[in-house]
Amino acid sequence: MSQAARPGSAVRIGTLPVGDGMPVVVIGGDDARWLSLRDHDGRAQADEVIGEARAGWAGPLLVEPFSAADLGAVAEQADGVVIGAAWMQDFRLVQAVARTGLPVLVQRGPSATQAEWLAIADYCAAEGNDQVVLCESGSRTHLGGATLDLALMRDARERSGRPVVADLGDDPTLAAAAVAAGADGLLLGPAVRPGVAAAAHEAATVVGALLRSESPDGVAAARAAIDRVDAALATLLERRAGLAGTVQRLKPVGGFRGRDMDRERLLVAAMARRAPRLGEARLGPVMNAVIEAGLHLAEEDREVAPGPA
Ligand SMILES: C=C(O[C@@H]1C=C(C(=O)O)C=C[C@H]1O)C(=O)O
Repeated sequence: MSQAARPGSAVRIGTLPVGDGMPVVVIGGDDARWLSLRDHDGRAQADEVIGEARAGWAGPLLVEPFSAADLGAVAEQADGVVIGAAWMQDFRLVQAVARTGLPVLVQRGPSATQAEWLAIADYCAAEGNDQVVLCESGSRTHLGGATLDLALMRDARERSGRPVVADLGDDPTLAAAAVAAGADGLLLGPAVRPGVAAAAHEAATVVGALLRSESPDGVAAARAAIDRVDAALATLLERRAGLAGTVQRLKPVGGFRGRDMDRERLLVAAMARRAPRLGEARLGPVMNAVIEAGLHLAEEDREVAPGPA
């Protein structure tokens, strides 16, 4: 039986809340960093490697140990532990990790079932550590590499009540899909190019703003949520202006001279059905400004590059 985490509780990795409707986090990007001691084949001194990472990053830091021997250094300097896909079935290590009391991120092994994956989380809970984040890391398939299973991730989130993150590795292509499927966070490789982290962050911001309603609990959090909505709005406004410009070029009479007030009233009415609290009376002036900005831009573009008369 899967023991659900207390509903309404986010897991805190250092200062970073994950889950429970909090903003989507990017681990391996701006929000948190992680490193794997497995990359050193057990030859590196855990305290030195973690210390080096700490020297360059004061924010939330997760570490994947090479063995239980590393956990002292991890507990001293890190904010969370990664149980890597390859370690999932090492129950002694899982037990020792849980006993550090640090939040644990459990990657799903490439052939592990959902039940096996959730059992690791319950195993941690049985050791008194309920701070577990589930990480979907993909299955081995005919494609060779690991293929993310976003349906499995979504289902695991629902069944367990625990936060889930999608492991994108070095490829941000599925970031938007993962956020749309309900991911509370995205995990990137420990040392991705800045462009990868930026793309994941962008998807988390824009798709998150479109699909997730937030309930911030203070001015700073509410302003951060507004900033995300504005990022999505700006993206859409820029796209809208481009489309409106296309119509100006295609209509027999474009620009301000060809303005169609009936069409404008209809689109405001349609928007008011999606935004009933704002309603037509408040949306009207907003959309008038948006439409006029688009028409000004189209006229400016025409002056720069006049089309056929
Ligand atoms: C884009 C058009 O041209 C103008 C701009 C509009 C807009 O930005 O939505 C709507 C009606 C027109 O006044 C159009 O006719 O559809």
